[in-house]
Amino acid sequence: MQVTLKGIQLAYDRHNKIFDQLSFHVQDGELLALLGPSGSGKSTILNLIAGLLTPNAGQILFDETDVTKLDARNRNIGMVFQDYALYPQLNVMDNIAFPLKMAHVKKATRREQAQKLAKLVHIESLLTKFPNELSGGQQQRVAIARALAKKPKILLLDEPLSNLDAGLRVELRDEIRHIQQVTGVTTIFVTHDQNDALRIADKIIVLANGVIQQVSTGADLYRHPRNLFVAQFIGSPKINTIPVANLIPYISKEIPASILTQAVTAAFRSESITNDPVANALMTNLPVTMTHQVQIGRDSQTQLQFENNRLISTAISDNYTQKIQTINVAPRGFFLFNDDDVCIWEGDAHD
Ligand SMILES: Nc1ncnc2c1ncn2[C@@H]1O[C@H](COP(=O)(O)OP(=O)(O)OP(=O)(O)O)[C@@H](O)[C@H]1O
Repeated sequence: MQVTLKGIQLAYDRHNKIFDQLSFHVQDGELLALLGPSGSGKSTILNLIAGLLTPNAGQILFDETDVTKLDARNRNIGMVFQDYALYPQLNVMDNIAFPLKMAHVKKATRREQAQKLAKLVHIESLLTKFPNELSGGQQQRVAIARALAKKPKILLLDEPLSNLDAGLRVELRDEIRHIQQVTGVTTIFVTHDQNDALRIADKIIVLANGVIQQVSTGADLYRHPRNLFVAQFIGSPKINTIPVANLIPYISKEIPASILTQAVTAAFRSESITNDPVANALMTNLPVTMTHQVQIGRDSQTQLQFENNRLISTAISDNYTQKIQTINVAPRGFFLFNDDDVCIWEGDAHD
């Protein structure tokens, strides 16, 4: 099922407008990630789609049907929250089958359905256990199976991995993608963690202060951020930023004067900084001092000081013994932003 939000306005009270003209579209069978910092409005969007909140203006459509005023119970949506919210007095089988019981489905059919779903989320051996006998990851699998029990047309996941440790998080994240592909259910996944979004989403909406910053694939957000917020929010380590004025003497590539006069902030990815010669370099011989180098798994991160700015490079070899004195910057992964923080030039196009 397709989901469309058109010109949504929402204020919790007169002084607290959360959205003004929020619009986006989710395709049938798509996994969309809503990615943004705390307070950006992600959960509020899920509540609007679920029918737990009604917008002050605008429309919500499921396919072509306007559901803006439709009761939450009639929207056929499955929801999974961060805190699992399982019924403690019911075992796994009964937790999964609960929505079917509420819908007066016969016991034998409920059990059969619950078993199928338990198998899908790999908890078929736990059907007689109670929630307090399960790990966090297992509880979240039960919650996902329960959300799928009524064959929802839309699945809403609100930070479903937040309470899990790193290993379980990765495992369940991939599992969610697998389940979503097997069932084909249109899914909206709320997260503040870019790794979750980049790893499993077909499309990502980056949100800040109730405003959509950019909608695209993870790769496109990384390579072509529309503004400084997206450039800084996507990518790890965080992109390096420096006032353009500090860099002007070192720019060796032709950037039109009309761009340079508007450019306020330069940003460049850690992998575009190296002490090796760079063919077609954007900047050469920036004087730096190397302050620190750490090995993080396969990668080494080198911290450099350029004037008053700290830079991180991941393209300097880890067995570097001498002090690095100058660095070069490749055009790929280099961006210029104007005083509205809009990207006005990117090195990729001039690589
Ligand atoms: N019931 C409410 N009454 C008033 N303001 C609210 C209410 N719920 C949320 N807000 C405000 O709406 C904004 C968006 O909140 P929301 O919970 O949607 O953000 P979020 O991106 O999901 O954040 P988090 O990741 O912390 O859950 C915040 O400024 C928040 O303070």
